[in-house]
Amino acid sequence: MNAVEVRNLVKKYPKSPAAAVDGLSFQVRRGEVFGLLGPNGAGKTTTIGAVTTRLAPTEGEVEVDGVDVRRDPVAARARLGVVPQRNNLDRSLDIRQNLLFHAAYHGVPKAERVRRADALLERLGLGGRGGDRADRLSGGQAQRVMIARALMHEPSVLVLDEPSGGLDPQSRLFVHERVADLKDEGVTVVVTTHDMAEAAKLCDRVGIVDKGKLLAVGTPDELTASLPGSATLDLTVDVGERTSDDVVAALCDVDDVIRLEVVSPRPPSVRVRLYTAKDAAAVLPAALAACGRAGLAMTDAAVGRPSLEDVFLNLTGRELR
Ligand SMILES: Nc1ncnc2c1ncn2[C@@H]1O[C@H](COP(=O)(O)OP(=O)(O)OP(=O)(O)O)[C@@H](O)[C@H]1O
Repeated sequence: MNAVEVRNLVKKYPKSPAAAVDGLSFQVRRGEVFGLLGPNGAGKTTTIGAVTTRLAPTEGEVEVDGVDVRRDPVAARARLGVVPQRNNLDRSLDIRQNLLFHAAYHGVPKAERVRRADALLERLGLGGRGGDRADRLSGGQAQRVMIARALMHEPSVLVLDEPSGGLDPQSRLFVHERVADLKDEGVTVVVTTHDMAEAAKLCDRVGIVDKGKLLAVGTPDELTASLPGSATLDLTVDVGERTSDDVVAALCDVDDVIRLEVVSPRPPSVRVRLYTAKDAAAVLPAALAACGRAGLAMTDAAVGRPSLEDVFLNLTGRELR
């Protein structure tokens, strides 16, 4: 049995012509970290809302641990820990009370609630902070309290919506490490993100979402391997009064270039990415010569490997950010 099963999910908001989620299906396997990756407005939060019972889908089914979330939302919520995008801690309570109230709601016995709260506060770097008021926390601290709160009833599936949005690098790393720990303990984790580096680092498998549809799903390696070309060469070309079309015309016939994408078309500095069948650095001299023949000045070159960003660009023709 999968940890999460989403089938043909559709969500239409009242007064919105387009569906926010438009026939999405995916499975999250038990014990994996699964990421929904997509730009702002792709439908990730809406999908998470349907999985966590916050939103009623227009069509489709969601199961968590085999429990149909619409038929039995209480049983589904018992299996789910949810860390929302925005701080929804009870600001009239202190940190520890936020944790204890959540556990009481889920029927955790009193002595056990206290034990778990102490352990989780410690684990999330909040030992000794339990008495602090919840309305005086930084974004990173609030995020950690919400993770602790979500774990108080020991859910089998933890759902994090944009877990590191707006966090500084150190807080982000801390969240990533805790997610990795939870996975090691067998907790299934579902995250949404628009950060492809975060998705590649955190997730065993990634579903790429755009305009309410799932475009591709697989491990980060599978997704990048699906692209034609195994290496990339990013070139910045100064085009002056000319356009990106001139750069494309100059470079499209260079030997061993499988594909060419314009990453940034805005003159005077145009950025293009060449996907090459062999060592990308070996293609650089020919690319340099081709630019020279066309009277275009290359100002920067970087060799890389295709990333999830490239997968998104290939699927949608747009950059993720
Ligand atoms: N309550 C609502 N009423 C009407 N439209 C909504 C509502 N919530 C979201 N939408 C719309 O649904 C679409 C999907 O939004 P959603 O928040 O699910 O995307 P997202 O991928 O999570 O983006 P973000 O990363 O910005 O949160 C967007 O076009 C958004 O404007």
